[in-house]
Amino acid sequence: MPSLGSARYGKDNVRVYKVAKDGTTGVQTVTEMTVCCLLEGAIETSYTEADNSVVVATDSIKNTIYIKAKEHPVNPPELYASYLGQHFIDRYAHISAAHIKVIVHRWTRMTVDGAPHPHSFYRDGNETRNVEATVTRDKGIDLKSAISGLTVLKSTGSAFHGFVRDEYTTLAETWDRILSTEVDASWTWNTFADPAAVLEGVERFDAAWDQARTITMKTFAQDESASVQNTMYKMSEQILAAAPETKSVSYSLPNKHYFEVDLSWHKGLKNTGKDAEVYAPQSGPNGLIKCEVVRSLEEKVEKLAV
Ligand SMILES: O=c1[nH]c(=O)c2[nH]c(=O)[nH]c2[nH]1
Repeated sequence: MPSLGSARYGKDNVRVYKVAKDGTTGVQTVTEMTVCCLLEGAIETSYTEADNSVVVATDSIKNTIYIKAKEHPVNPPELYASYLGQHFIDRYAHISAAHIKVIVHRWTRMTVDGAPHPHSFYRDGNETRNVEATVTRDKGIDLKSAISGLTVLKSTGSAFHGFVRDEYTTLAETWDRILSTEVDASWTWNTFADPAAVLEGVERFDAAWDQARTITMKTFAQDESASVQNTMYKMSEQILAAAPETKSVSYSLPNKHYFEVDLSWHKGLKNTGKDAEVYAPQSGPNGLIKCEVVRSLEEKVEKLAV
């Protein structure tokens, strides 16, 4: 006999914009986010018996996303996500967990005539700052913070050799290649008891995001990369050291390949090896390299047990 294995529901793709206006200086600051909020709890009968009495309508969830954005700061997103998730646990006795995802889109202040403009912004890239909060009645607040969609490229300073060579291998070893990826980096925090614990020392979240971004770019630029695997491990180690309240750091990096183009058929043009200048960027297939680096052996054991 079938039974409901798991269930969650809510509203996704709720787009929210909030402006902060400084009445004395006239400077305005804007935040734009896309929010997803899914609820879990004693909602089984809504699926199995058409019992809507346990359903907080997804339309009400959408309304709540706006109301909590009005009532609370939306920065940092970790704090807003915590307040939003905690609301559903506090307000509805039958809801046991709220899963919040906040994607923050970039609006960077314009510089006009050499000065920061008080109310004009531009989108400087598709990179987003993401937060996932799982707010649970018994366990508190688990937060994961992330950088997503940060596209980077280095034109040298990357090698890849010594890999398995067998009857399936065609790739040549290289000591100098282009390395490009779209960074997806995330870090998980030690569990917080409640939103008050998230609020206490709230600077930790912006600081960690800043450090993770700086470490990612500095290491990408400066590392004489032996492989994507090794470079991402070096990044992860440094983020764990810089943000002591984090438990683990993960990277997911597509290897965006740039292929040499042999042009020797045209008047003997030299465009390979040390003479390579014109390349063909590939849209796919691409390598995809992932890792999670944990702070302690205990955590690794816990993960293996799950
Ligand atoms: O950094 C790399 N790691 C790999 O695992 C791999 N595989 C491959 O074909 N190219 C690369 N590059």
